[in-house]
Amino acid sequence: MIRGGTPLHGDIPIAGAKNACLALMPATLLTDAPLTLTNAPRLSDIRTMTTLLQSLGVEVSALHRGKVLVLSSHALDSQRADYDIVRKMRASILVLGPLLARCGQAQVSLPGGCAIGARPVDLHLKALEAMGAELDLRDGYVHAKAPGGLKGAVVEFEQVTVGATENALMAATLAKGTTELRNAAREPEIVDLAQCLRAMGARIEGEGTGTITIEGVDRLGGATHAVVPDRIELGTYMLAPAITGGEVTCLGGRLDLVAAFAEKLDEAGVCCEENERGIRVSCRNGRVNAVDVTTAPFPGFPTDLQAQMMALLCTAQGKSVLEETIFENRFMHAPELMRMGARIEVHGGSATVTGVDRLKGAPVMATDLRASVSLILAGLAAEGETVVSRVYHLDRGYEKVEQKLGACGAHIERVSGQ
Ligand SMILES: CC(=O)N[C@H]1[C@@H](OP(=O)(O)OP(=O)(O)OC[C@H]2O[C@@H](n3ccc(=O)[nH]c3=O)[C@H](O)[C@@H]2O)O[C@H](CO)[C@@H](O)[C@@H]1O
Ligand SMILES: C=C(OP(=O)(O)O)C(=O)O
Repeated sequence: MIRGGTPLHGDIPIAGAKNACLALMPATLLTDAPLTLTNAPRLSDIRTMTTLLQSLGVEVSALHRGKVLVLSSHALDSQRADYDIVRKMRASILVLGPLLARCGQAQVSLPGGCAIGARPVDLHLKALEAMGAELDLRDGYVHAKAPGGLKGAVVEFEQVTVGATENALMAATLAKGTTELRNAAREPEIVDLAQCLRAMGARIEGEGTGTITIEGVDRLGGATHAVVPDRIELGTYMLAPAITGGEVTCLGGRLDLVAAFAEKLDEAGVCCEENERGIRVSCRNGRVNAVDVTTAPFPGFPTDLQAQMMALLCTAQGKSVLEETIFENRFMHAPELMRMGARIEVHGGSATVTGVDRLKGAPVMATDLRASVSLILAGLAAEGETVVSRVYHLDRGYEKVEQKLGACGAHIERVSGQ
């Protein structure tokens, strides 16, 4: 429950990236030595990945109240990722490449579609097939085998895909020979994964560019790695003072992680400056300028910040057009924002937002993770009370959201777990 209208002032600490941590954790499957991840975020998705890895025989210890994870795969006793766990979180498919590379076989449930789009995993499978995997889709599972081990290959992705790049990158570290991933994703989470794998002994070059080259090694060892800051949590909290007015420093934030997004904030009239503590965002009271936004793979504007940006643009001066190019159904927050008085028209992958003076609080429903936080941002700006239901979506990707915003003066409280 949020009572809007208060400008925010203060500091918000930015956690480690959910999407980096969800790829780093399965990397434990590649080695029998311990992998220690520091700066891990405390989120329900991380608990789901923990449960999945434990079901395969991985020992997971959470230290420092969950901020440090020590993973050990010395006694893997299963190569089967069950539907019951995989259906809760699509990133579960990231165990496929590492299991196949280390054990020569794996059975992983297909994740199925989700609210924001169909999200097939065909490109994950094609990449592994190019590396010599034999795949069979049966009973809703991918049955994968590589009896003689995986072999290095040239993999050219038809489309930029973060998850398939991660799966192929992990698998290639233990393949025989050299793998070249072309049209690879360049997201900071890929760079973070490559850096961790390199610390484990992998031979990788080119992460952060469109071509990643991996020379397979016989075995990987353990490592300690700090998870990169969460650029999506960062962008979300940068929007909080933009939408309410005020000044907030996002501690640990870096502009290189959110450059395309920060450029749009600048165009809208929001000031973002990096200093030694993080990113300081300030916004005069009054309406921001309308801006047009098109989502794209990194270094473009992230799809995971589109819903939150839309919340800001609902009260901008003028008309903004948002084009969503990554997922086919990622405007479900629009009708909920309209319940709060926003003027939005959606046509396929394009949404036109005509700014209004003020949003009005209303009961609204979260349909997915980023939609949930966009409704919270809208609630902070709105007049009166907003109640966001189905906040379990929020807990997948944001830790202590009430405390972080509350510490800056927001009136927000959790009234039930649902
Ligand atoms: C856990 C995690 O890191 N999730 C992020 C990851 O998701 P995820 O890795 O699932 O997203 P992808 O980059 O793979 O998806 C991009 C596009 O490619 C399509 N596609 C993907 C794989 C495939 O085999 N076939 C196919 O057609 C998808 O449906 C989508 O339209 O990147 C997305 C794009 O930045 C983010 O929104 C998600 O937050
Ligand atoms: C879409 C997201 O996550 P996932 O890929 O796990 O669904 C997200 O983080 O916004």
